[in-house]
Amino acid sequence: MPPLIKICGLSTPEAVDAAIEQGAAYIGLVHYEPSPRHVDLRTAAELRRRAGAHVKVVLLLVNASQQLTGQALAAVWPDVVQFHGTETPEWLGVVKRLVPAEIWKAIGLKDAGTLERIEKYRGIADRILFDAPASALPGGNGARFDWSLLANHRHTIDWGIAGGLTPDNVAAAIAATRAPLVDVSSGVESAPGVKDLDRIAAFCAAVRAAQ
Ligand SMILES: O=C(O)c1ccccc1NCC(=O)[C@H](O)[C@H](O)COP(=O)(O)O
Repeated sequence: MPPLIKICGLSTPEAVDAAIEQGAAYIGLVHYEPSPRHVDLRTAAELRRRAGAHVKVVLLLVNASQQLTGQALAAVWPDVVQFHGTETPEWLGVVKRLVPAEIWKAIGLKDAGTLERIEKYRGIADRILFDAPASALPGGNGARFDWSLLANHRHTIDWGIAGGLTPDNVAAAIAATRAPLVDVSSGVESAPGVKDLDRIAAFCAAVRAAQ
């Protein structure tokens, strides 16, 4: 079975529709003001309504305060909350107990030590999203990590990969990691924050064709 697809950083109804038409399982809405993909809560709620039950909606937060987290969850009612900062397992546990959403934790994968450190999220995070280490932004930088780090790793938590994936390299990333989920943002854009509908289609086709 091909990996599940998450298209992240959507900000328009057209991009939401394209992701659904092309078979994405998840769409990501980034609520983080420094990002070129930031959507305010009103827009996020509108996009969430448009997505309906056709696709699962992932709300991305980065070290958000308790107050902002509450406001964002109440406005968007996401299927998944993706924490993309330095949030602790304890904080994820608090949110998990309060909202009927999956909890994902993004981790910048630097070296084998990172793989040991993520164990603290076991039993709390429903999925670990391995991404390139933070640089200009905590995520969405279009940078890859070393896929070979995952080649022989025995995963104890559901997982997926992100970071610098494109229609041209996603098949190689799947072959190298056997990831059950692939996530893309910059690789399906024509400019930062501007999704390219043809590239969304090409990415999804490449995932479906991957061995
Ligand atoms: O996309 C952003 O702008 C962003 C900003 C801050 C935190 C997370 C962000 N994106 C999270 C994602 O899940 C991206 O899809 C992931 O980092 C991969 O991005 P890319 O390398 O651009 O494909």
